[in-house]
Order: sequence, then C-alpha cells, then structure tokens
Amino acid sequence: MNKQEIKDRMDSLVEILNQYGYSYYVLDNPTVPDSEYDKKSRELEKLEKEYPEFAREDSPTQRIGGEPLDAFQKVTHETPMMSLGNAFNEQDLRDFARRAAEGVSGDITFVCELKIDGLAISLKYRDGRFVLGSTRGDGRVGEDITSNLRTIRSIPLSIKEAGTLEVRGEAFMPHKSFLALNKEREEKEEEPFANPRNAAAGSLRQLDPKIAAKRNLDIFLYGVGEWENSNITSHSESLDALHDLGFKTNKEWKRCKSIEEVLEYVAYWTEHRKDLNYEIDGIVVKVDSLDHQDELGFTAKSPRWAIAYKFPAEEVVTTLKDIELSV
Ligand SMILES: NC(=O)c1cc2c(=O)c3cc(F)ccc3oc2nc1N
Repeated sequence: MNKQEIKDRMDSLVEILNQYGYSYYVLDNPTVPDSEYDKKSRELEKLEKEYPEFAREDSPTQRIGGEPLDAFQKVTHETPMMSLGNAFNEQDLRDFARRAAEGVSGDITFVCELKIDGLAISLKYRDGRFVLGSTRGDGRVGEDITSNLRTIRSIPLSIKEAGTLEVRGEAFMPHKSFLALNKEREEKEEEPFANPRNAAAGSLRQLDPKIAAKRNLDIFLYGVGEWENSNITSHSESLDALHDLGFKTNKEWKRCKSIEEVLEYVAYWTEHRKDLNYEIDGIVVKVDSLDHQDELGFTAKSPRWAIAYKFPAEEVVTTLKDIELSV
C-alpha cells in the first residue's frame, strides 16, 4: 500500500473501532465478538507504531495515555458547576414544585432522573474533539483529569459537532467493578473501598492513567454547560441531543406533567433501586423548559429549577456478630 492508502486504512480502522466501542460501551449492545475488535485493534496499533504521523488522538489505542502526572492542573469552569438543594420527603418535593410553578409563566413540566451516586464531571469538546475533562471541585475551580477520563470507554474521544460543547455528568463505578476491585484489594491486604462513590473518586484521583484504566469506570451525562450551536429549548431535548451525539445518558429519565407523577416516579425507584447495577442515592427533579429555568435562576449555591430528593438512609441491620465485636 502507498502512504495515502495506509493513512486511509488507519482512519477507517479508527472509525470502525470507535463504532464498535460505541455499541459495546454506550449502547451496551456489542455488534461484533471481542476477537474481531481485538484483531482490528492490533492491526491499528501496529500501523500506528510504523506510521506515527498518521496516528489520531481519537484512536481507541490512545485512551490509556502516557506517563503518570506529577499533579493535576486546576481548571476554572466558565459556567460554574453548582450543587443541588436537597429534599428529604414528599412535602419538600411538593414545596419545590409549588415554588417552581409560582415562579414561571405558563404550565410547568418536570423531568425526573435517577441520582447517580458518583462524581460530578465536566467534558469539553472543541470542533468534535474531547479536549478537557475535569472534576466539579468547589463549583468554580476543579481539577484537570482528562487523561483519566479518556480511559472511560463510554466517553467518546470525538463527536460530530463543530464549535465548543461542554457537557456534565456523573462518573461512577458499577457494582460489578466495585465488588471485583474490593475482592482484589482484600487479596492484596489493601483497605477495601467503603462504597462505589469513594472507589470512583479514588480511581479518578490516580495520577497514573494506567490505574484508572483498570477500574472499569463508567459515566452518565445529564446536562449541558456551554453549547455554541445549540437550539434546544428544554432539558428533555438536551438529553435526547446528548444521546444522538454519542454520549451515554441514563435511559430511566421521565417527563412528569405533575407533582403526582413525580411522586409516583420517586416511589417506583425507591423500591426498584436495588435492581440497578449501579448505585443511586436519590432522584433529581428538574424543570424541563429552559426558559422556565432561566426565569427561576439560581441561589448562591444551587439552581431553583432542580432539586435532589435523597432516599432515606438505609437502616443498617446490625448482626449479633457486630454487637459482639463492638463490646
Ligand atoms: N448525580 C446525578 O445523577 C445528577 C446530578 C446533577 C447535578 O449535580 C446538577 C447540578 C446542577 F447545578 C444543575 C443540574 C444538575 O443535574 C444533575 N442531574 C443528575 N442526574
């Protein structure tokens, strides 16, 4: 093959492997056997070694970056990443819904989402390339953990969107990965992680991306920070748009036309949360219309157009063994 044919072959391998990865990690619906993925991945790695000038930064072989960092750089969020106010019971939710309806013109609609118990993350894309990934930090300044986030296979390294797009989501560790990680730590007589959120946070705070890469983290995107070419008018449209751009969104979200529907959604997931293969610590209720969100605005800390209903803390069943140990 001549140089152009080699470059074309490498480009098509990147496209094919990224499409395989999207089906497997974002849609949870593998389209080819692992052997087919591995064969093409090995061919691409070989060509990238022989022709580094044609290697692309969105090649899946480049997900596990180079050397460990000495420290994380600070990142200032152009759009602050606020935190959610809390609701602890039905009355709190009814008060939130009433205040929101009073604060907007016209009929109000809500969107309910599962509250993923992980780490709030921002992903920035410029002209279709993943260029910056960061933690929430204090809401204004977070840490640049791009090299660790590149190892999360459900995060696309390139998208078909010109201009600047910044999306927000929750990085988390699925139950399966959490149990396997703690089993491995116990075998190595290391302290197990107390819960999946701590395990995800601990994994993303590693300076060596090779360690983060082994932790099988995942992410659900749930919002847009900055979107240069956006013409969306509601939160539910933005969830659909994120999905269409190739981001992993949580499929359990639901538009609710009344507080009664919100309360039904909360009751359902209070009971069925244990059927999920990831941890949730509540339900997020958001006003759907972006115009209504603008009318409601923010307090110093939180949006007035969203609230986090927190599940009651699960009573810890203390077994006799624990009591004996504690005496
Ligand atoms: N953990 C979550 O699953 C989750 C978290 C947030 C937020 O923290 C959040 C914070 C804001 F200021 C505004 C909207 C938000 O939406 C959110 N939506 C979610 N689904």
